[in-house]
Amino acid sequence: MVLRELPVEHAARPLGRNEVLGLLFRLTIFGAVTYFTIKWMVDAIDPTRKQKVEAQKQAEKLMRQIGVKDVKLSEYEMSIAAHLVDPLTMQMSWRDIGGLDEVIAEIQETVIMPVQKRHLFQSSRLLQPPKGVLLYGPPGCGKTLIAKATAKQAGFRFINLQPSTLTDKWYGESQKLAAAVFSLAVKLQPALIFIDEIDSFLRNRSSSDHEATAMMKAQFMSLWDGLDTDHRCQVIIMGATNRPQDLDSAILRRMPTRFHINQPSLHQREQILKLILENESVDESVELLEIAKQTEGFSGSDLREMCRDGALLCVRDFVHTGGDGPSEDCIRPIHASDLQRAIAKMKKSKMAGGHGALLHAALD
Ligand SMILES: Nc1ncnc2c1ncn2[C@@H]1O[C@H](COP(=O)(O)OP(=O)(O)OP(=O)(O)O)[C@@H](O)[C@H]1O
Repeated sequence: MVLRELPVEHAARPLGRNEVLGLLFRLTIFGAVTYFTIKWMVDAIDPTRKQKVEAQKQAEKLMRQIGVKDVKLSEYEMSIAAHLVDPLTMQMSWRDIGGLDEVIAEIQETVIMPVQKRHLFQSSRLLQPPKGVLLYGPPGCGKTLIAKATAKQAGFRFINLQPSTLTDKWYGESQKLAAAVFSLAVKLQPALIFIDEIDSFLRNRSSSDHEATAMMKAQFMSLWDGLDTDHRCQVIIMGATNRPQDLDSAILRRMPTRFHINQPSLHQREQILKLILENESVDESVELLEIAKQTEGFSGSDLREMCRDGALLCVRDFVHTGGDGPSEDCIRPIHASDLQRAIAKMKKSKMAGGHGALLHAALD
């Protein structure tokens, strides 16, 4: 009807050049506005958006710190890169680990030497550094310390992968993230991927596994095998667990180099105590061997917590006796009786927490 009212010459007239350009311009603007509106809406309803932005910022900062330039990372690699630790800022060395000299010597021979003296090992495929290393033993005995010190010593970048990074994500995302772990490590090599509590997501496969979990595990293993085929690739996966018996056997096969980090013995406890109290002011009444004898069943982390408690007693005394000067000199040294009280407290809390569960040394 509208057309009928238009003069015929108007309807049939071809559009002028300017009109076509104008139309194209308007269509482009309309298209762009629609595209960005839809993108904005999709972003706004994505519940992980905030996390992604944070991860990106964190990753960019870390990449700058470790001097990685001109490496383009995908969105998924970015979120893994947020868990990166720079070996230069990681002030960790073998000196910070007490009582594990034997394990350290073995790691130096089997993991670090082939990395540092590549030229000696290059001709032999047998002598390549292991792609998978397993640290197993009860909690709090130094597995994370060992992993960090290994990376530091070997000059490897340290990717600290919490299993929850992969498992908390939406269905489908975890597979992309698993792939990103490996592609990121390859881009940043030499790199050590540390997976604490590796049993929590690579445990024995069971029929009750969610389909997505099962797929992620299978994918993880094939990516891992990919590292093995390229023998120039300098990526090591180091897993830690206190339940080695729960690990998938296919995973265990991929970690042929294993180290047992056990509960410290009497002598080891004495060494750990020496290290922990090295820079503290300690009274002559403190005999480390005696304290070590009284702390049977304590892990390295228990010993540290116990010493902290003992040191706190000194500060508490200082505050209660009216000390208000800023000088630390007024705080009395840690006395044997402080540590005794701290030991009693720790023993009580260990009993209450049901600690001391025996680790089945399945891999010994
Ligand atoms: N052998 C050790 N020498 C010195 N400090 C130790 C030792 N073992 C544990 N610690 C102390 O305990 C803390 C926890 O240790 P770490 O995180 O390495 O234990 P872990 O075996 O990785 O435990 P988890 O399985 O709970 O992660 C360390 O930060 C350190 O302060």
